[in-house]
Amino acid sequence: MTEYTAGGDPGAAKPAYLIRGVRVVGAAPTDLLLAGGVVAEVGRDLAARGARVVDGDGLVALPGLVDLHTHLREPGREDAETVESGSRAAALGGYTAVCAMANTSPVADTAGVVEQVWRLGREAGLVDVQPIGAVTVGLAGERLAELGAMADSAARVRIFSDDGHCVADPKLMRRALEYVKAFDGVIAQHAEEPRLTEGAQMHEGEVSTRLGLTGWPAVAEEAIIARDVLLAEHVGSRLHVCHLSTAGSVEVLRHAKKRGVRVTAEVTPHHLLLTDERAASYDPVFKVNPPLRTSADVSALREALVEGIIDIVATDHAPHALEDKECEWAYARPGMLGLETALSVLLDVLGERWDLIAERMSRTPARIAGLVEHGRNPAPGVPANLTLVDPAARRTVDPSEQASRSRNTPYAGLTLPGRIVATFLRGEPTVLDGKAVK
Ligand SMILES: NC(=O)N[C@@H](CC(=O)O)C(=O)O
Ligand SMILES: [Zn+2]
Ligand SMILES: [Zn+2]
Repeated sequence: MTEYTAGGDPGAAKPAYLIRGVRVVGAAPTDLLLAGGVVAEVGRDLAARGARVVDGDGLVALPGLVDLHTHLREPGREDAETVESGSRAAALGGYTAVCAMANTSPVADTAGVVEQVWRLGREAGLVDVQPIGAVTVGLAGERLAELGAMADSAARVRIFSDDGHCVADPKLMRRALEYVKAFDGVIAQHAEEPRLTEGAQMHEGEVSTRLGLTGWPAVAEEAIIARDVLLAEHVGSRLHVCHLSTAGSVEVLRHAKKRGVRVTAEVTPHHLLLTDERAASYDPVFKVNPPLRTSADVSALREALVEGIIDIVATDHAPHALEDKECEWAYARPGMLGLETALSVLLDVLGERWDLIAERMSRTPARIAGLVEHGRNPAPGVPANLTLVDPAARRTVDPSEQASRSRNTPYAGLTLPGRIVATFLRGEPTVLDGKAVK
């Protein structure tokens, strides 16, 4: 029997955790011993004196989820979310790493700001916070930001995005793609041709006509994706498409992948579940960018996710303060919460296809972001970043119970499958018994 003790002096060995009888994706129930930050042992009937025991009966162990698209709002809008509150929401949602978008105030367009966000993430210690850097100064779309300085900073930025805005100028987009090649970086594009979405309030289609709201046509997204995959092919760089939302975008992507373009794409949980019919309530909680689309788009997105044309699920967790959301539709900010409900929505959409879920929500996003400690199935020596899910549990979403500082979840009152029971970051629990540890 191996002995794992908590150790006498403070700062000495952290307690080990023995997870008993848990289902690891693709395998029979087993025990997992987490010690020294890694999965120390995997096997039946492990005995470890001194370890704290977690009952894994009926639970599934997934590699800790990785979100490539999170808005944490710090610095600047700490009333809507902070790095700490967003990290807690992430841990409760089963995440062990999130990539923080650059549309903060000030914008994360310098080494100083990305290092600040990175440091705040370390201090919170609930998930690994990997800052994303802005592509252009102030997200203004005019001059390239200091991409190299952000890459060389302590935050080691590899993903750059003007998310919230599209890098609409094709020459700037080309230069950004060329620039990040030197350090295998990737440009994550918010695909929205701004001239085609002026004044847009929701998806352009039957429902927008009926409601009399200005439409955001699918082609505004598809045209930018088509342009960008051609640019990425031309310069041989990596492109990532944020929150892909239309059936036509799937077809553009399919074509690009067939040609061998280095492109990856994400879809959000809300675009996999909700449609533009929700706008008929005029409840701004359903206002989001890109907008909720038709049921035909939803079906195409689901199929593309299963097939692998869409590589990953990313939340686009976009917390907004009450005054920015509880107002008239036209004045409300676009965006919805996602971190605490993503896995449940995916279980609802895909069923218990655990290997697919692990691939789309952990392994592939970790690979795209270059987060080598994440997205790995529990095996001896692997960093112990994992989450335990109870697939039999069902829960009704209550906005007031979200750990996020904001309340703008589009799933209020909806009963969804699955519950995150525990999350471990480098062998230490951030969530136990469904509750945040700190
Ligand atoms: N998705 C949204 O509707 N809003 C995002 C920006 C973005 O992702 O484009 C936000 O920052 O609020
Ligand atoms: Zn966006
Ligand atoms: Zn976003």
